[in-house]
Amino acid sequence: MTTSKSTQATAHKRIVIKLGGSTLEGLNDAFFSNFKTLQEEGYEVIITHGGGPAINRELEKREIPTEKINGIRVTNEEAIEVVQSTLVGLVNPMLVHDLNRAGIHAIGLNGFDMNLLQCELLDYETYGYVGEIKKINTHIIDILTANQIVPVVSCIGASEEGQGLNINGDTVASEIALAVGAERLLLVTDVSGIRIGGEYQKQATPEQIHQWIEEGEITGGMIPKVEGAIRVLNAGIPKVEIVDDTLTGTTITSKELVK
Ligand SMILES: Nc1ncnc2c1ncn2[C@@H]1O[C@H](COP(=O)(O)OP(=O)(O)O)[C@@H](O)[C@H]1O
Ligand SMILES: CC(=O)N[C@@H](CCC(=O)OP(=O)(O)O)C(=O)O
Repeated sequence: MTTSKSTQATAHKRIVIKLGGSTLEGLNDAFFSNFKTLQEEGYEVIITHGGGPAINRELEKREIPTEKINGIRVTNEEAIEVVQSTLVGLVNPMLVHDLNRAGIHAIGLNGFDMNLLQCELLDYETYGYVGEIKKINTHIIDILTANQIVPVVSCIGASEEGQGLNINGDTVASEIALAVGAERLLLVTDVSGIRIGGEYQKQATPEQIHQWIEEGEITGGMIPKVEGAIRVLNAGIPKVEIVDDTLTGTTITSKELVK
C-alpha cells in the first residue's frame, strides 16, 4: 500500500482507536473519560470502527447467510449492500451521536470521502466484495484534526469504479495508523486482550503471536487484530494495545518489555 504524505504526521502526537462492533453498543463513562484524558495529553484522536454484530443482525433479517475465513467475511453481491448500508447508515451515525453527546466533536467518514480508502478487490473468488487498501488519502484527516474534530471512519473502502468494498475493521485501523504516522494504536474489543490457556496476557511479541496462531490459541476475530498489529510494529510504531473498554488488555511490542 502507498500513502499520501500526511503533512502533520511528524508534528503531532496521534492515536488511532478502533472500536470493535461488540463494544459499540455499550461504551461506558470510563471510556469517554479516558478519551478526554488522551486529548488533554495532546493526542489527536482518530477513531475507526467495525460493526460485526450489527451486520450479522441485518444479514439475518434478510436471510442472507455469510461465513468468515480467518475473521474476514466472505461478502457476496447481496451482502455488500447490507454491510455498506449498516456500517455507513446505522453504526457510524450512532457512534458519532454518542461521541457528540459526550462533548467530543466527531464527524463520520467512510472510504469514499475525499478518496480516503482507495481499494482493489482482495481476492474476488475467495472473498467476493472485500477490499484491499491500496492508497489512503489522509488529507481529510489532517484538515479535521487540525480543527480539533475527531474523524470517525467506518470500514468501507471504495474501488476506482465506485464499488463499495467491505474491509475488516482491524485492518482499516492498522492501515490508517500507518498512514497518519500514529504513535499508538488501540484496538478496543469485548475481551481484555489476548487470552492464552485461560489467562489474559499483559504483553506479547510477534514471535509469541505467530506461535499462538500455529497452536490454535488465537483464532477468528483475533487474527486480523494481531496481523494488523504486527504490520504496524514492523513499520516502526512502537506498540499496539488490544484492550477492553476500560483500556485494560495486552500490549504488543517488538521486544519483550521488562516485567
Ligand atoms: N486468544 C484469544 N484471546 C482473546 N480472544 C480471542 C482469542 N482467539 C479468538 N478470540 C476471539 O476474538 C474475539 C474478538 O474479535 P471480534 O469478535 O472480531 O471483536 P471486535 O468486534 O471487537 O473486532 C473475542 O471475543 C474472542 O471470541
Ligand atoms: C471483511 C470483513 O470481515 N469486514 C467486517 C467489517 C466489520 C468489522 O470488522 O466489525 P468488527 O470490528 O466488529 O469485527 C465484517 O463484515 O464483519
